[in-house]
Amino acid sequence: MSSRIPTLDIRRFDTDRDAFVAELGASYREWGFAGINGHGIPQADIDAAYGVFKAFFALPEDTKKRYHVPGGGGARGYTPFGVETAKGAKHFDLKEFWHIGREIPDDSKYRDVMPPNLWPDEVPGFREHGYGLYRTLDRLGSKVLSALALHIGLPEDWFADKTHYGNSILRPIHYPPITADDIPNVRAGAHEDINLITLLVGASAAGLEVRSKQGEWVPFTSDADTIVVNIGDMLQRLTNHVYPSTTHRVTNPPGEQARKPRYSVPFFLHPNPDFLIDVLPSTVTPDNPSRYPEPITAQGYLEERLREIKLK
Ligand SMILES: O=C(O)CCC(=O)C(=O)O
Ligand SMILES: [Fe+2]
Repeated sequence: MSSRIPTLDIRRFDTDRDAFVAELGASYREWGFAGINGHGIPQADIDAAYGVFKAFFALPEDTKKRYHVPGGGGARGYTPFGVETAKGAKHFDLKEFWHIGREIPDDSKYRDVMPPNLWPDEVPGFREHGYGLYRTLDRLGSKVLSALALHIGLPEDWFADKTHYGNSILRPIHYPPITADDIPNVRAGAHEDINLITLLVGASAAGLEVRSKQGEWVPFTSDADTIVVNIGDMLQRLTNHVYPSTTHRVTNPPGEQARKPRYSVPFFLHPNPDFLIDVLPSTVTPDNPSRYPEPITAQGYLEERLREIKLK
């Protein structure tokens, strides 16, 4: 496999399915990452969402902090600079972010673990554009999951009823300009994502690096029309590591470049909170015996992991 992470046109899922599924599957087995283009999301929609996110982060710190929910694990609203710390890292990440969750009815059985969204009054259009992007990426993610299911011998719609109330999160991130020299912190320390898959809008701004199987850091700066989609720990566990959740980080740019902010918007696609993550029998072989004899619910797994990254 070359040292370049593949980018594939998702329209081929409809026109050239077998080859597309094979190529996408190969990219994930090797990298845990792929670029997806041909997704049909209008650039104007992405720009509009970025516009409201940037407007929010530009507000005074005191105003932003009104949307921080103490003890809420960062699940909704604003998480200030200096809180999230990659698992096992000494220094906090250089970022602030906002979390948008799924809109569900108050009488839903998931309400206790999927609280209502907060919306900033100061930014007109935040809800419309923010939740619009949430829904768009949820749909695109379902398509990627269909291809991933087919590649390991599951029906195309296997994930549908396991993710239709998924506790998924859209996370607009602001990495402010770095003004101090010689700081030990990085924009985002080396980590793996917790969820099933992540769809990342904005990896066209340099900084994202992916650790190859050989242990090298490979920059993945995508084209503007490309959404980076990677495997998270829940899918790695479900598939007994057939789909690896690959370590990645966001580095501090060199020299003057560090004085520029960076924005990105990952969508963390989660299963329904009560989905039981139990290793798929088709992914267990003599060479790859089950690594997780005990199943765990998605919610149980999430809570364990949030404590590790200091959000809980
Ligand atoms: O900002 C990026 O490009 C990546 C962010 C990321 O990996 C994360 O928030 O999990
Ligand atoms: Fe990540």
